[in-house]
Amino acid sequence: RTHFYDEGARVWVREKEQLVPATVNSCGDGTLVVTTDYGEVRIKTAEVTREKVYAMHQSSIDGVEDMSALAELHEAAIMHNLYQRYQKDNIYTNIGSILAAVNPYKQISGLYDLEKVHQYSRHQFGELPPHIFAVANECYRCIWKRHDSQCVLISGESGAGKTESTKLLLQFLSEMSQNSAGTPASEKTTRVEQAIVQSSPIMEAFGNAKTVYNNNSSRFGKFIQLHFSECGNIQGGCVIDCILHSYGSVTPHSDHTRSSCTCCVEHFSSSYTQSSAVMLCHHL
Ligand SMILES: Nc1ncnc2c1ncn2[C@@H]1O[C@H](COP(=O)(O)OP(=O)(O)OP(=O)(O)O)[C@@H](O)[C@H]1O
Repeated sequence: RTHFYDEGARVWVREKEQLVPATVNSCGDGTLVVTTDYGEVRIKTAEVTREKVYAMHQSSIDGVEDMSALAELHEAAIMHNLYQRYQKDNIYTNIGSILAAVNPYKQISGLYDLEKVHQYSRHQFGELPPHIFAVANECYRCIWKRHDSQCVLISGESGAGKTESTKLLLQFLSEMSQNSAGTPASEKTTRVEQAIVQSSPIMEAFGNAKTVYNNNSSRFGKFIQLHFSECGNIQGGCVIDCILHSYGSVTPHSDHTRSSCTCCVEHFSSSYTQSSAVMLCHHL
């Protein structure tokens, strides 16, 4: 059966078993011409079946903050939504209560400043655009809402931004702790919070290495446990590293040593170290 589309309509085109987002250039005279987001293809009208070309749903055209609201749930729609948002510097997208983050590999102005911390601390999850601070805030509030410890699991491939996300979580929690009712005015910046936030570069100095994927790649997974008092301030914590690799020394002058070592580490680390967890423990 033949389908007709208006000029400018957004459609999905199936190419080699993959769906590709495209825009209709013209439709008529026996030919449908579409420009895919990656180039141009021509399709004869006779071949235009629902299998090969179909209209894009409005939710995919506009993009959505929460992917559970996408009407089209296939891999191409998910990737397209993430990509559209990423192009507008919206690197965070919700999938229900899960947060997907796309590494921007650049500083996005104002995204993590103190004002943002305060803004997200005053709103419930879902009220503001998706953000790592929204997850951190929900987690912090849930210690008391659910009367139980909370855990954030951060997972992704090498260079995805797990370490940076962990540091942002700690930054938010540290700020919340300092502003909690339980912190005396004389101790607004306690040594516990400082120690936790500042421990990251020290850990990285010992445990990180340059790899093909990431100039500052963690060679171990981290389990960070934070203990909160009833009043909401951090009273202590610990960082447990898992699977620290040691494959001999790497010298900056030996390219061969570096690449073989990197290969070896990547091979062994891929299945073990690609996650970190932050656990927020309900009072001591
Ligand atoms: N939210 C962000 N904003 C800006 N840059 C970021 C962000 N997240 C990550 N990056 C950049 O990407 C680099 C890699 O991120 P990160 O070290 O967190 O990855 P990773 O997932 O921990 O990788 P690995 O598993 O190899 O340790 C960082 O050094 C930083 O330059």
